[in-house]
Amino acid sequence: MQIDVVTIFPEYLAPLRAALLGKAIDKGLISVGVHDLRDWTQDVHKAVDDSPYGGGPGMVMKADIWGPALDDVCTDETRLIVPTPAGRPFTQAVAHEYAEESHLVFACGRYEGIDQRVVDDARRRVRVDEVSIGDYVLVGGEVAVLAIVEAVARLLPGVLGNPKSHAEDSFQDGLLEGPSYTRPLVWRDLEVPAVLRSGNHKMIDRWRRDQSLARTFERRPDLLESLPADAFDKHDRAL
Ligand SMILES: NC(=S)c1ccno1
Repeated sequence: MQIDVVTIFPEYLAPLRAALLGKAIDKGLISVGVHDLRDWTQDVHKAVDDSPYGGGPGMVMKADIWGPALDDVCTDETRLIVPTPAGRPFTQAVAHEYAEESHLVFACGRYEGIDQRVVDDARRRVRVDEVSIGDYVLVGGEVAVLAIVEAVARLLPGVLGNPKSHAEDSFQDGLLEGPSYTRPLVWRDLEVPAVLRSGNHKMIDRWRRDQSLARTFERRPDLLESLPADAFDKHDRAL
């Protein structure tokens, strides 16, 4: 997978080359290009923004800078992703969608955002997603890109040590992951649940499912409501 990021703060994306992602890059599973938007400016001040039409606070990033940058970075295969609080939710399901792509390009907005015509024009040539990683406002899209790239890259074959890890992911079955435990058996008078030491894997699986359902019901009941009826067995329904 080729990932390209266009930003006015390339240094923000340095973590992409660290740890797990760094190993994925070293293995050739991912290629990452980070591009400084200011390289496409023509003026001595390298201006990338201007005042908003219609007035209002803040500045808007210029279409006549972003357009040429995306023209150069995108290809016919590109899926262009624009992190924005006004985007559709970025979810584990969307991460799986992106993991199937050959070329992801991320446009990192700053200030009050990017002139809408950039997205409208790009849609004429490539698939464009305006996505949000949560209902809050960051200073720019760079942090969102780090989160999205990590969520996507870990799904790529060969990136995670154990490919079975994905099966236990939160949201994989539409539910939140339940609690996990490891040695020591007792820590600050807190003991690991006995069922996990029973060796009875049918009971363990049932307990884990119950924990997952209970946690989801308590913290994210909306996820339960969005699951089809056949996602629950008769034991689930008895809870
Ligand atoms: N919530 C998201 S994705 C965002 C991007 C910029 N600010 O917030």
